[in-house]
Amino acid sequence: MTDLPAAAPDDLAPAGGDTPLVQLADVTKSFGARQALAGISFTVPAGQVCGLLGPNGAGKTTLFRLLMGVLKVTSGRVRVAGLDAFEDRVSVMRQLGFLPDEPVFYAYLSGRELLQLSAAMHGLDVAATMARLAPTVARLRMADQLDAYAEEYSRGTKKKLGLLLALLHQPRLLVLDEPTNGLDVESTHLFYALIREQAASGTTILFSTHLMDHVARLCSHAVIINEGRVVAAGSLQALQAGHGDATLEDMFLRLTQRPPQEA
Ligand SMILES: Nc1ncnc2c1ncn2[C@@H]1O[C@H](COP(=O)(O)OP(=O)(O)OP(=O)(O)O)[C@@H](O)[C@H]1O
Repeated sequence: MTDLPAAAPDDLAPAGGDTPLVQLADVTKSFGARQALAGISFTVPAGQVCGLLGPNGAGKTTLFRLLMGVLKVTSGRVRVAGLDAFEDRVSVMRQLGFLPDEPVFYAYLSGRELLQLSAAMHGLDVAATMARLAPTVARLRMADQLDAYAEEYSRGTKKKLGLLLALLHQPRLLVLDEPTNGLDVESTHLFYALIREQAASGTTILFSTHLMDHVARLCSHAVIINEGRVVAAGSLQALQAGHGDATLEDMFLRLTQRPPQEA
């Protein structure tokens, strides 16, 4: 690694036991003339539950798509477990489980068939994987829906199947885009219980949400982005102590406020 940005020399440590699972160093991403990310640097060390917060259009989904290797950076570096998120995306996928905001599935496959297909694609024993997932399927109240076409599921049930697909290969890193968007209250609690259990078993979690109270309940750390830039990052305790706002929500609103738009 010879082309480290001077501003973030420690952000891309060499791969090894202490390598942060997520490393972004001076990342920019443009779509034509539109710059979605304007020099993002932060890391997520192993074991963290990190909330990625930002107003609409801040760049959260773009950042997740870079982590998934779906997009390539315009400049800078994105690494997952020490691997280049774009160049090494096949290896990255083995270590990362992703729940998109709006999961989309192959038409004419049932939830069960999608789980079996995904298990096979990960090179797992399909029957053993389905048996391992069965208690989670039951907790999510999906046992009686597993043989219906996934495309016909309700939005919340699609999200549950998306979570099962993200967890299926027991990844070291879970990336969740608005995980509880569209879920009812009971399912939201269940999702958070599952996320906490994953974190307790050592899985690193990076998730986006617009719900500040959920961040306070679930996260150890947070990164706030606005207009493609990091405006605050750190442990929740340090963020609140350092910025002097009464609540995380107050801090978020202050750091991301925009001038009123003319009518
Ligand atoms: N494929 C694309 N082509 C052009 N512009 C894009 C593309 N994807 C994202 N953008 C732009 O990049 C910016 C960041 O979008 P992004 O979807 O990453 O924001 P977000 O933080 O996920 O927003 P939200 O909270 O509304 O989901 C926006 O201005 C968006 O219009």
